[in-house]
Amino acid sequence: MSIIEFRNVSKHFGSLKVLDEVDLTIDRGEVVVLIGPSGSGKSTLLRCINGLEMITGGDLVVDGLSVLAGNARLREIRQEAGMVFQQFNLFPQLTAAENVAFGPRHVRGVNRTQAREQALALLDKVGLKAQAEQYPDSLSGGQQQRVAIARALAVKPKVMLFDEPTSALDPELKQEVLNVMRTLAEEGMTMVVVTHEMSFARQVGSRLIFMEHGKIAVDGDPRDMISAPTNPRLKDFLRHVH
Ligand SMILES: Nc1ncnc2c1ncn2[C@@H]1O[C@H](COP(=O)(O)OP(=O)(O)OP(=O)(O)O)[C@@H](O)[C@H]1O
Repeated sequence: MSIIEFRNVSKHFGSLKVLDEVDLTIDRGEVVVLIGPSGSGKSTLLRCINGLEMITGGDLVVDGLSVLAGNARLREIRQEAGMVFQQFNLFPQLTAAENVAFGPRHVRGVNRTQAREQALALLDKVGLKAQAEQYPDSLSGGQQQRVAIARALAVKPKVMLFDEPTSALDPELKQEVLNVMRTLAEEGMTMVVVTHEMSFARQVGSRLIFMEHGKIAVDGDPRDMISAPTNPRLKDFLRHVH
């Protein structure tokens, strides 16, 4: 059953067309990896899903709700889709546990004790139980990103969106974040991931999408697309990311 549907979606920034009549249906439990050259519209596509950017044409439906400007239920839609950014974006003045408890307390109205208990359980899940009382600046980048994943999970989203989650990390720290993402995928979370990590795409992705100039150029099985790309521009792109 589908959870995300782009129907003829366009997105303009002024006269610049960044998404060009995109049709895309994502089913529950899929792990969709988005790749493509810089400026092809990957981040924008992702950001439209939770209403961080508003589409300018067509229709976008997430879990039955239209993501349109002026929709009174936009807040609800934003909670359906948790987002993890390249630059972690944790609250620096809050501990790891407080960062994770923030959404449930202030968005979902969960009480303090319950929000804290849940936060500790999520930190445990991402391997950071011992760091619960630490502030972001005392954590490594990989640890901060795992806190950011726990924070996004805390509001119980139906979809997780990742925008180059490991691009800001040193190689040795990337893997710990990718492992957490792999576990989430194995648990059945629907995920849309912009990444250059081709081994993640091959091993964890259920679907790979290659974007070009705001359009979906290739959409298929990651293993086939990576091992035997037929589209010449995809082939060229893969040569550069490998
Ligand atoms: N808020 C904005 N205002 C104006 N132009 C924007 C805005 N956000 C993105 N763009 C432009 O839209 C195009 C697509 O950007 P987007 O970030 O979606 O691409 P991308 O494929 O994710 O690229 P990258 O791999 O470099 O992150 C780019 O030309 C970018 O400059």
